[in-house]
Amino acid sequence: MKVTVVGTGYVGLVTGACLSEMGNHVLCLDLDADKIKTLNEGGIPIHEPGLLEVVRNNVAAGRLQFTTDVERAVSHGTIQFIAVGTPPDEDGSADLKYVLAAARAIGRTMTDFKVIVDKSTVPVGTGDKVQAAVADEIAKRGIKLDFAVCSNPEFLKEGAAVKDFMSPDRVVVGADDERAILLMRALYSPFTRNRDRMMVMDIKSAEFTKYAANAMLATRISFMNELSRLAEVMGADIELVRQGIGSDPRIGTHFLYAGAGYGGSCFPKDVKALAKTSADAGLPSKMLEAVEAVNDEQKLVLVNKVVAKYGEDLSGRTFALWGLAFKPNTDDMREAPSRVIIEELNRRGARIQAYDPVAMHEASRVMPASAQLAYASGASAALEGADALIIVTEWKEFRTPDFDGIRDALKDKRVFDGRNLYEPALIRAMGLEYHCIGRP
Ligand SMILES: NC(=O)c1ccc[n+]([C@@H]2O[C@H](COP(=O)([O-])OP(=O)(O)OC[C@H]3O[C@@H](n4cnc5c(N)ncnc54)[C@H](O)[C@@H]3O)[C@@H](O)[C@H]2O)c1
Ligand SMILES: O=c1ccn([C@@H]2O[C@H](COP(=O)(O)OP(=O)(O)O[C@H]3O[C@H](CO)[C@@H](O)[C@H](O)[C@H]3O)[C@@H](O)[C@H]2O)c(=O)[nH]1
Repeated sequence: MKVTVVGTGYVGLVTGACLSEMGNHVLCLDLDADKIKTLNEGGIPIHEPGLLEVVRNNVAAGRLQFTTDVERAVSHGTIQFIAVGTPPDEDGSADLKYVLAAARAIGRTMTDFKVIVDKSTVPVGTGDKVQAAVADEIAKRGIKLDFAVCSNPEFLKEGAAVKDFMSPDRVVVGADDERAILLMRALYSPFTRNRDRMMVMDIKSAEFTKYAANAMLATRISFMNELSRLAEVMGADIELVRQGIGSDPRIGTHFLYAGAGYGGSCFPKDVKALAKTSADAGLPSKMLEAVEAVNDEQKLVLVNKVVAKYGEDLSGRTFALWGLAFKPNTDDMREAPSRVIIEELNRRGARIQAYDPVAMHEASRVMPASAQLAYASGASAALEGADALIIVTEWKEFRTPDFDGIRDALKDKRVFDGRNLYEPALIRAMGLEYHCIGRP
């Protein structure tokens, strides 16, 4: 099939690449000329495991192309995916300006039947707005054209995006147009061949499903983070509690890790947006407000542990910091806990020597190096001359480090671990003082 994807970010590029892998002819459109240039030169603008290979294979096969030319992109695909950003507006609601601009561009340019698929995360009712925006642009041209709008929220996780897209748990499609449903079934059947996992529902329910999923996952994390604080006070071990409750299939083992708070481009903004929708509907959500408040506090838990040891004034102190990205296997720094931690430690006078396996470039773009923030060339280099080590992101290369090297490099032989990477008894036996999350 011929498919157009509007937006070549984390979702758009993965969608385009994976659809072309199944034989579709995909043209990806972005307004960001630099991104398209990188893609046309054989690179990708983000770090996402396995994505470069899929992109290269399909570009070479002639099934995947990139453009900034709106007219060319709109005329290409019968199916037009909208996968542009929906950042939070000042009041927390999702800003739809990119989605509606993309819809208008399609309406202004299309000349034949299109299925317009919203893949961006959008509030309930956006399908109607997209429908109206496209119809308005067609009406302005004084012509009549047939089109269908549907919702197809995306559930991939950064760092595992290609795998998640190629083997989805489910494909949610919100649609009321039979032609759109048939085309979406054809498009997704190769991804769900062993078991049909496509769920067709009305557009509003599909839009709501996406927010409900992220809100539920964020709730689990905040709940565990809150329990971890209580565990610490009571002398219980949150890791054992996690295993104890996760083994109940009604609870399940996933997304129960206490840590330094959730970040990323999705949970923070989607929890906020759903809370705003609830408030606007006259049903303010106490749950979501608590989920967000607990997470804001959790991003400061490591700072509080440092302050408990060193006092409020951290001038003259240097901390090594491992892990900048909001999670491993990505270079995404959006809402990363490391940003809050570095800002708070700097504010108290501390100097940071940070290292991340892939997010250094992006981190130095959003937090330029300064007298108080240096980017180290490696994990060991970050330790040089530091008082203590702070671990924020659980990259694999931090899991089994040279404990002797850490101990010898750190002045205070102290580790603050926001991801519970090490067995407390083991790391203490190696001569390091160890502070982690919710463990004695
Ligand atoms: N990042 C994720 O893991 C993830 C997962 C599921 C859903 N989502 C949702 O998907 C949407 C996209 O997220 P993302 O992380 O891929 O965003 P992103 O910011 O990485 O990419 C968005 C891209 O759209 C482009 N763009 C904006 N307006 C355009 C227009 N009119 N025409 C062409 N290109 C345009 C931008 O230049 C940018 O490259 C959001 O609604 C997000 O909530 C994201
Ligand atoms: O047990 C856990 C699991 C995750 N996290 C944190 O939660 C955040 C989000 O992690 P993850 O969900 O793995 O990454 P995202 O790429 O943000 O993916 C989420 O957001 C996407 C965008 O909407 C959805 O598509 C995905 O289904 C949803 O998992 C990160 O900061 C993690 O460190 C924890 O603290 N504890």
